[in-house]
Amino acid sequence: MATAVPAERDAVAEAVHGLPGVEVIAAGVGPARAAATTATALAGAPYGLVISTGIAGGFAPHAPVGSLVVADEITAADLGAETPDGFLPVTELGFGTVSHRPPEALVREVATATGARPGAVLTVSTVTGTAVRAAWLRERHPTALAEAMEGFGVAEAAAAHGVPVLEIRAVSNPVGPRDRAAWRIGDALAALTDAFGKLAPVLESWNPHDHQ
Ligand SMILES: O=C(O)c1cccc(C(=O)CC[C@H]2O[C@@H](n3cnc4c(=O)[nH]cnc43)[C@H](O)[C@@H]2O)c1
Repeated sequence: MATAVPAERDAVAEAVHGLPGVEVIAAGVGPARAAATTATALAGAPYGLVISTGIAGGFAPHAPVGSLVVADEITAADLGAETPDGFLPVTELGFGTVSHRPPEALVREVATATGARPGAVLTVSTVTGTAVRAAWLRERHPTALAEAMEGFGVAEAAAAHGVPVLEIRAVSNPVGPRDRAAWRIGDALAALTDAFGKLAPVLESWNPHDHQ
């Protein structure tokens, strides 16, 4: 499992400590650092699943503060080009990819075990700070529940190593006008610990070969 910062890593590790074959790393903030750290970890050991996790901004009213989301789609929302006619994703410029899809059955199992809402989780390099930007993102991605800064990077690293990926987020703040003092980080970290406690049986029974 790859979080951004040590506080998130510790919240997850508290719940999964001692599970065989499970490692939790603080892979760094932002998609590039998270991708590099995850790729390095995957090069050193034969993992069957990678989970990008941590806190996130939630799109109101779909993902309120304190709620959990599980990505059915991990999408790089700002990877592209701004043009006079609007934003173009890199795929429309003829390059790469902007989205990864976690295994459907596993997304359902996580949602059932934890109560997490399934939906798109956006990866951004700049935290949204205005209502206009939040509305623009939801318009472009109508199923988006949350935004964070690492999922797509972790998913790219996992894909490069042929390993399935999940993204599970606890909502610490609404996506929108910046109000850092209002972020409920403690509550979100507690929700993460609770969720991963409930996930232990799902992770123990996960066999990537059943889902090819
Ligand atoms: O200050 C702390 O104690 C603390 C503890 C845990 C995490 C943090 C972070 O600042 C984590 C940064 C991380 O959080 C994600 N995030 C959270 N809200 C948003 C958002 O509205 N938009 C985008 N990303 C968000 C993101 O993945 C960051 O890497 C601090």
